Amino acid sequence: MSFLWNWFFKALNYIGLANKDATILFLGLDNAGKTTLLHVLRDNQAHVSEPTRHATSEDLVMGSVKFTTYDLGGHYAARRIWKDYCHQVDGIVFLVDAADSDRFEESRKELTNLLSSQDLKDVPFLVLGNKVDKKVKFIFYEGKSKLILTSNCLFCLKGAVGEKELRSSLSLTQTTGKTGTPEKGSRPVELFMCSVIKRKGFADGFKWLANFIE
Ligand SMILES: Nc1nc2c(ncn2[C@@H]2O[C@H](COP(=O)(O)OP(=O)(O)OP(=O)(O)O)[C@@H](O)[C@H]2O)c(=O)[nH]1
Ligand SMILES: [Mg+2]
Repeated sequence: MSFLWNWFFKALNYIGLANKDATILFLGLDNAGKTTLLHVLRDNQAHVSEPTRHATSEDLVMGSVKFTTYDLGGHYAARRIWKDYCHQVDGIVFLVDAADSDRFEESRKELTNLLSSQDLKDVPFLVLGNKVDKKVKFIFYEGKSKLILTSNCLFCLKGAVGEKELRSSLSLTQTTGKTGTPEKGSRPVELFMCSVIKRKGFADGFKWLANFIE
């Protein structure tokens, strides 16, 4: 147990949230990687987990550190309760599966709704374009049982899009900037690309978010 606390404390320091008292919501469509991210932050393990059916809260306190997270399911029915959790939160982490372009429009709509919510009008939004480790894969077939790489593409497994494309698909063209401070009166919003499974990219996002949490 103490190992977990130590790891978590180090992780909090690393992501810049140590000595802060923060309530953070993890939102995004189903399959975006919210629960995986929480597990990686909590115990550095990317457990395989079932889709989240009920809201789960991890309330972790150590010394002066209080870090409360709510992992809300992302499937369609679960999204209806997101608004019940939007009072008095300090930050939103909104995950998007950057390799699932068929669902960018659905993500954009949900994100736009949240950004226009009155309860969240001053709340910073960290948008994470997750799964950048997924590369485009072409699978080809020749003969009866041979799968080879030729120019006759049979399947094309989609890979993650780049930051520019994701920004435009999510209508996130006017954001705060990764180092800058937001203009007075405007709420901080920024997109960071990451791979939760490969532990890449999200720490920079959390450090950015921590700048806007008292
Ligand atoms: N390739 C890749 N897969 C990932 C990554 N992060 C999460 N996944 C996978 O994405 C799938 C969904 O992850 P979850 O964390 O359960 O997604 P969720 O957002 O909690 O989904 P709901 O609970 O249904 O809302 C799992 O199979 C994860 O292993 C990543 O960085 N790269
Ligand atoms: Mg989940």
